[in-house]
Amino acid sequence: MKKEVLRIQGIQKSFDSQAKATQVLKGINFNVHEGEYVAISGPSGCGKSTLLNILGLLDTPDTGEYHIDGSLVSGMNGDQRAEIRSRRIGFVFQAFNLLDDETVVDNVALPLKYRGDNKLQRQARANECLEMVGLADKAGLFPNQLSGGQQQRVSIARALAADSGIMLVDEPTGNLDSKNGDAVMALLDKLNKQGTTIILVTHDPRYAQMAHRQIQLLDGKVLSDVKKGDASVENVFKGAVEKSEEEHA
Ligand SMILES: Nc1ncnc2c1ncn2[C@@H]1O[C@H](COP(=O)(O)OP(=O)(O)OP(=O)(O)O)[C@@H](O)[C@H]1O
Repeated sequence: MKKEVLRIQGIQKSFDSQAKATQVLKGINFNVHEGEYVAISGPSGCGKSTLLNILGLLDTPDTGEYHIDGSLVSGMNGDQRAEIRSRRIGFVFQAFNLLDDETVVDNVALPLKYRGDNKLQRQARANECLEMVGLADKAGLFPNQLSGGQQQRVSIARALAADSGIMLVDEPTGNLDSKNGDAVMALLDKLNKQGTTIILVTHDPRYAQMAHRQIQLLDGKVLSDVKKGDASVENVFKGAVEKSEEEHA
């Protein structure tokens, strides 16, 4: 059995809006092992990005425990969380989040600044990552000189740079046409086969099915958590999703 990299237990999160607290996550539990490829899906507003932000230590839960590599991170202060985030987690966002006035190679090298690597080491590693995503020849260009699909591949190279092993990916194809979307998903698949643990938030059922495990959220809870090939369980959950959709119609 591969080692457990993430574990969340009883995660709850509320936001205040218009003087009223809305509970977005209502007690989420699951764990993820090294090398897994997990897709999180569910209707708009069900809390997918909120959950991903908590998993990526960009946000904190109100209650519940979160362990990374067996260490309880939910009780850590901001500096400790930032240290673990920079060492252990790479992010890919729908809107790429590249710096327009930095070259492609400098964008990819950015996460390495926080590790204390010197400039030469940073550039060498960034070029290596650009090679991995098939964009070695674009290193000296600026992001706005690339297509959307290429920009997303640069952001994947950036997420690979620190060799953190865990990649959190939030709607990576949302701003792309289907051809570029497919290319980005093929790249994620390849990286997972090479050992990267991936947690992907997606609306697209076709892309969710590329993962080996699908977690469905509904109303701030895990509705189903199904591994590929587990047909009997899939059918049970398919029934539950349909029933729940009928109830919400
Ligand atoms: N910082 C915030 N302050 C107030 N409310 C927030 C905040 N972040 C998220 N929310 C609310 O929490 C709910 C869940 O948002 P979240 O972005 O996690 O959903 P989602 O499932 O990712 O949605 P989508 O699929 O549309 O991206 C929404 O109702 C949203 O308005």
